[in-house]
Amino acid sequence: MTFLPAKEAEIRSLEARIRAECGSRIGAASKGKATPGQAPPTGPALTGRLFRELPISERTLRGLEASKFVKMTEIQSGAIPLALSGRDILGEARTGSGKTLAFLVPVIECLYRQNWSKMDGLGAVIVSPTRELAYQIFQVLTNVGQEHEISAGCIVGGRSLAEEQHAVASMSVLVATPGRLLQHLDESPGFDASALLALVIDEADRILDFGFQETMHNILQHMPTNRQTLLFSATLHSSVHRLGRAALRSPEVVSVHHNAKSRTPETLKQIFMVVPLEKKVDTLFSFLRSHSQKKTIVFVSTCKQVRFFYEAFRKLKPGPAVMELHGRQSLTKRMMIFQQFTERERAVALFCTDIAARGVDFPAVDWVVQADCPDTVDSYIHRVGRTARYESAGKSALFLLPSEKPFVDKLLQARVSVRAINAKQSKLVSIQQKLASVLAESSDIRHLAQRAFASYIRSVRLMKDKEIFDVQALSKTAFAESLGLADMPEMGAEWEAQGEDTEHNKLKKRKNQSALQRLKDKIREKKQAGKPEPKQVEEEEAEEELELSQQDSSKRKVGKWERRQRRIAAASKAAQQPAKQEAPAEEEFLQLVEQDGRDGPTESQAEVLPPSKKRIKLRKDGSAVHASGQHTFFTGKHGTRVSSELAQLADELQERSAVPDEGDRASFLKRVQQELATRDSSDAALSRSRLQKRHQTMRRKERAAKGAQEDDADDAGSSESPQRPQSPPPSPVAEKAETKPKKKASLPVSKIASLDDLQDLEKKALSRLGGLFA
Ligand SMILES: Nc1ncnc2c1ncn2[C@@H]1O[C@H](COP(=O)(O)OP(=O)(O)OP(=O)(O)O)[C@@H](O)[C@H]1O
Repeated sequence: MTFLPAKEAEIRSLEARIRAECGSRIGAASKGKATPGQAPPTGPALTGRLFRELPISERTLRGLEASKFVKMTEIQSGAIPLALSGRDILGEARTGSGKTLAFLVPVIECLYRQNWSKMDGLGAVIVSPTRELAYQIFQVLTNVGQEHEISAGCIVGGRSLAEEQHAVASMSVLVATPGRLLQHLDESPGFDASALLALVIDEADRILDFGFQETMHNILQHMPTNRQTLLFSATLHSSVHRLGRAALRSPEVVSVHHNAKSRTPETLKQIFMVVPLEKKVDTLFSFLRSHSQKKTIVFVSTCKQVRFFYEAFRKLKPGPAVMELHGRQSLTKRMMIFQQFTERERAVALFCTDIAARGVDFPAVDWVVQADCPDTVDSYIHRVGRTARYESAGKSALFLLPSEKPFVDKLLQARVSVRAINAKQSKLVSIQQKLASVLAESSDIRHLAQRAFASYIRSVRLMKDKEIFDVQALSKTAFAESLGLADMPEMGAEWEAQGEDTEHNKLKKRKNQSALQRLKDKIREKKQAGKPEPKQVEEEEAEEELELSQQDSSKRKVGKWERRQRRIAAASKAAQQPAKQEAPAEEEFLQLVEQDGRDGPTESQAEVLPPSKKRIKLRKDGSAVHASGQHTFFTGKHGTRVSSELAQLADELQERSAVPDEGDRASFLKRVQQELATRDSSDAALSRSRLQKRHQTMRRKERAAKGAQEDDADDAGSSESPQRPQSPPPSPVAEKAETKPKKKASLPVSKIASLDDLQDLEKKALSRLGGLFA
């Protein structure tokens, strides 16, 4: 009798269980096209509710338990057993329902059962629409897979391609954004996906919304056709189905909330307020002040609005603690804010664009406020999905302009129920005068206000749904004043679109365009030497630089406008604003409108705000919002809450830059070096790629042989003889050679020779924040 090492024995027993409990493998079982609601095959693993009941390895179980994942959510218990058996999955479930584990567990298990090592090349790819989400998936992967010997990395745009190129060649699992992944597939020597076992497309609807359709189709061209593909989405609209048709083979459709009464979680309380544009800033500030102890996310339409609200609100005292997150920030900054907001338990408002709308898992968010109407119902659903995640409660507030009220009908038609609420007039704080004085004192913030104004108007003009978004209905002058501006800013492009272009505007536009072009060229030069960046990133960076350079130059100008603003500021101070008022309590701010959601308050109601006797008890409606113990993100191995590695590094980097001490810096960088241990010398990469090729050829042969064997077995319909070793699991790939030695990653730590080395190292460490940890 042959002695099987424990791992081999475990793998064989898992394979047997999968075969017996989860149905047969892809191709043999579901030849017909799966349809929503189709009953999946039954078996013990398919009916269990606990992770422990699944045919998965002890290592994965320990990783799950260390992260406090014991009971499966619906999408997990629906999708994991089918995915374990090698089937393609088209998964649809509400936001916050646990889709991440629904694909990570099968991916980890698939690699484990194949005894995959970095010598086998790229085994699995997870595509995510945004950097934040990619980073977060990577974090969950490293937590749940902590006991496995899998090398995993996270590649997203905005970092040096060359540095990533060394590392990606040795990764077994990559979490990536679509553009960056394709760039590597096209340009990185030694990086190919020809041996890939599994492809995951997460947040497919968002990937398509971002215009990555073409990119995804190109990515698919690089992948072998016999891979397993898992596609997950919160909504399965027609373009997701189209992508599904291109990417999936006879998929099982797992749609757990397809027939649910509501498309949003039952634990989410949703309200809307009709707020005229000129009252929006006041209402938002009053709302945040009265909810200052809550953890809130505020969505607005554009980066420039985020910048303005963040800079202006943090000057207004007493006001809420604020943070900002938008696409114009550098990757490192975005990651840091992402971490900091995640770690804050309460009393903070994060202003952001839709960058944070999908997939991102911030723990214990109390309120999601949509200060600007989202472009579609799907966007609305994704935004509110940042609260009430998993089993926790949450609340959301949507501000609608009177002209945007038809959006409520669209929500109701899409099975999203919202209730009309008014802000209590007496609790509304007017901050217009205070803003005017802030703007008078800071030309930077004044410029931000002007840009926020222009970008908002532009965003409304660009919205597709003209039934909801009507740029002509916007009271522009009053809106400008509400931002603290004395005059309505000039808007070359906007007036041009409306036939109101002036010579002056045209000149200014040409000047700005050439400045933008100059900056783009400058950035392009900086990034030469074989480090092409996606065009979009270049342009964003150029625009950001332009914005900053314009802010700088604005500091020098103190003209008529500014003098006028200062006069207004002086007057406003004299007028004794209610700056020292106590913040009203949360429940005192909101009033239920005594109509059903469909009617909502009229414009005049919203402005006059009639006293309503029935005060909504929002505070009592929701149960505890703090989802303590439910988030893997900051849970240490023994269940203690710890700061993430990234956050610690980022904090230290910040501290170091504030107090530059070379000694400290050296030891810090050395530690970073050890923690992020690099193993990407070019010699090693070369030999690795040679080895990989050899492994891949071997695997191809084995796969062909195994396919023939399995087909024979299937044809004969025979069960395995108990004496013989059991045949490999139903899987799209072949079993590894039994004698294959286990390879461990070695982590050479090179010496730090000089300060130059340190700086180089620091650069590397920064570039690796958010990924590439082996
Ligand atoms: N089985 C589980 N037990 C406990 N908590 C879980 C479980 N599965 C997921 N969670 C938690 O639920 C939250 C939401 O999970 P996840 O981010 O995977 O949802 P999602 O469906 O991908 O959401 P979105 O569509 O917004 O991306 C996370 O905080 C996660 O840690």
